[in-house]
Amino acid sequence: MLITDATLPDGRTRDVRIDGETIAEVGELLSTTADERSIDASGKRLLPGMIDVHVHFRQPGYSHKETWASGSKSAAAGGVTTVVDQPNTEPPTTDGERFDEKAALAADSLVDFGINGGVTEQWVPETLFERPLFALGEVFLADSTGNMGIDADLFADAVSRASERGVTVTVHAEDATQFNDSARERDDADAWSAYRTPQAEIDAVRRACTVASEHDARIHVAHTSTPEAIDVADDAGMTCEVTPHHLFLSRDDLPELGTFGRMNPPLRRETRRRKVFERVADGTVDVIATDHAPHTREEKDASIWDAPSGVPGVETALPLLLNEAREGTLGYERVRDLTAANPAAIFGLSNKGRIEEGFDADLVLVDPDDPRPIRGEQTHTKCDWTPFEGMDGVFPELTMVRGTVVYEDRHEELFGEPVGRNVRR
Ligand SMILES: NC(=O)N[C@@H](CC(=O)O)C(=O)O
Ligand SMILES: [Zn+2]
Ligand SMILES: [Zn+2]
Repeated sequence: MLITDATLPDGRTRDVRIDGETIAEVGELLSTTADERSIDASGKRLLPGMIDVHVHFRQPGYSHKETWASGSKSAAAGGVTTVVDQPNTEPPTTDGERFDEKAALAADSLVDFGINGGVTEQWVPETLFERPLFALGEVFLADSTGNMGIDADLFADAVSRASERGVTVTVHAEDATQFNDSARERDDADAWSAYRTPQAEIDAVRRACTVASEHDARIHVAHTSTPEAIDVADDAGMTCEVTPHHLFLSRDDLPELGTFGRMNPPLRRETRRRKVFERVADGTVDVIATDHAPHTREEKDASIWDAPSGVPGVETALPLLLNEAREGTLGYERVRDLTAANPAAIFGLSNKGRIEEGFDADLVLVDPDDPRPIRGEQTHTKCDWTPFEGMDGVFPELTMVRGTVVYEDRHEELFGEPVGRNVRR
């Protein structure tokens, strides 16, 4: 296949030849061979597919919320070509056999995937580390969906074992002893933000970084929601990710979102959100990852104390970021780094994340000047709602995983075969 006249993230206009699963050539005035499909990309942007290092595809155990089939369709339609699944499924992914069970289910995936190993009192590190793990994590320092919170000793033990094997530990950093119990008396949606305080995150990130340094280990801090926590991780030489909801939404949105805006860590004040955005724009934040955490409408439609935590996001992250690029608030190279080049570098995916000869042909083609409003009902996750309803997104026209078109939006939407495979095989 030949994609002609595509504008790359750095602004160059180039032709890109794909041979089998890889990018064979990036050049000028390349000519097609007789039997080769050719796509005219003049006026369009070509980006490396997003590597979303934080999703919850819910299988096994909660396939009414999501499956590998539905989640990966949603990913493909949003320009995500690699996902990393988190361990809070049922059963949780805490030993070798459970890893194998999840890996077998992931054969339904349209996009490439990694599978993280979970840490609980019941985990079996010996068998887990024998498997082709993506990373350890997300390791829960406080309870979230799945109630997998662990204590300080087990965390230190996990960090030390991971360090011995050169495995990164992804951390959900909140300290439950710092939650504000007086918020428990309220029943409005903002009470969740008042309860799980910024300080609970900041302190937990600081402690996790200290433990990592003591063990000469590297942690990656999941879903940082405060500028302070981002700075703590950065100062400690660790990496961190920010979710689209903490980047684009704040407590000001909760009157409208209600319990559909409940997640961990929770939405923060608008002043903090702005400072998070600055750190995303200036490169202090390494990665945008979605923490795609689908729950059904019926489940979310409960009191703020009973509703489950989490929002979907895998389909809308890159479109929202590309809309920022369209408006000039983020550059295309920054978007590429946050969504593809940096996650590839941090997690050692040496053949992904860039449009260069020899790299996997994981590609996304978009018309950069054609935004459309995000509609939950049009997304492909089993969770047919979105916290970003009505916001503009620049959606892919075509998504390719190692040379196979897995999503194409022409006259109608077409999905490809489940070609996804474990990136750590
Ligand atoms: N973020 C959330 O609020 N929920 C996640 C779990 C998690 O990432 O903590 C989920 O799996 O539902
Ligand atoms: Zn989490
Ligand atoms: Zn998560």
